[in-house]
Amino acid sequence: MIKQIENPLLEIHDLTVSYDQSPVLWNIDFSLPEGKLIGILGPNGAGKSTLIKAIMGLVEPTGGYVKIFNKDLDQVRNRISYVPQRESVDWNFPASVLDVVMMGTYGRLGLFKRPGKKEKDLAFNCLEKVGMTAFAKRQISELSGGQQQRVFIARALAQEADLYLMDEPFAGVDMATETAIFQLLQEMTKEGKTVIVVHHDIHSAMTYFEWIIMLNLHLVASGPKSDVVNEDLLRKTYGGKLNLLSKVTEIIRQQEFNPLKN
Ligand SMILES: Nc1ncnc2c1ncn2[C@@H]1O[C@H](COP(=O)(O)OP(=O)(O)OP(=O)(O)O)[C@@H](O)[C@H]1O
Repeated sequence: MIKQIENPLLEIHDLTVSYDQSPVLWNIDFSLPEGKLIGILGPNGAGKSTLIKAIMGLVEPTGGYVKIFNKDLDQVRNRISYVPQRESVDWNFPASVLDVVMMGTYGRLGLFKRPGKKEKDLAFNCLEKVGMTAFAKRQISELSGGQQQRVFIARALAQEADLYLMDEPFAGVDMATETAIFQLLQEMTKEGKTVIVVHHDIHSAMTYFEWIIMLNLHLVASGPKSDVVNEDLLRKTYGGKLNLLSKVTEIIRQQEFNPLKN
């Protein structure tokens, strides 16, 4: 099930990405609407991070193209914010928490302008949103994994982008913080921002995402949650991982009776 969109925010056409000449994403074709909280789901090695990297221009496709806001990436890079996977970041880089979040504001400052009070206030505001104000002066190397992740989310927020791409932003983040940040992301989408999140926990995925992309090297589905979350498509995405499927079936059943569902 692949729902195409008129005037999409993001359009991916026939995208193939290979590492060492072996394709890991095959002929991916989908478009996404603006202002939604969108989840990318799939098993380990499904190509989720590769898809995000291809959108960000960090890996070169062997075929196909990506258009964002109907433009090439280079024309809209300053409207996009990217939170990479935790492991790909050098957390020993000597910088305070506040410095890291301030870096998020640099893109809008221009080449020769130094960050001032406005940028500092914005950085503190973003730290507050992720509950990390008290750690502003700490070195990032001295934080726990979950705290570092929260700082990185604050840095992304400080970019004040229109499109956010987050690769497993909740890895190592506790449940209460995950809930608070998901609610924050929901609020951002109400302001017209689009947030795309690679996510592993199927339960919170069902709760928070409005739109779901299911990936397993090929695109299995892309559409509103209510259209794509069914046992058949989940089986195609995750294969015969029956424990997971029975858990998901249970979640779907609960959602059918959940008056709060989207
Ligand atoms: N730089 C690389 N060089 C070679 N192969 C790679 C590289 N990066 C990823 N791969 C391979 O590409 C495939 C897709 O990897 P990717 O990281 O995109 O998957 P993923 O869905 O994000 O996985 P996970 O859920 O485990 O993070 C995997 O088989 C992986 O081993």
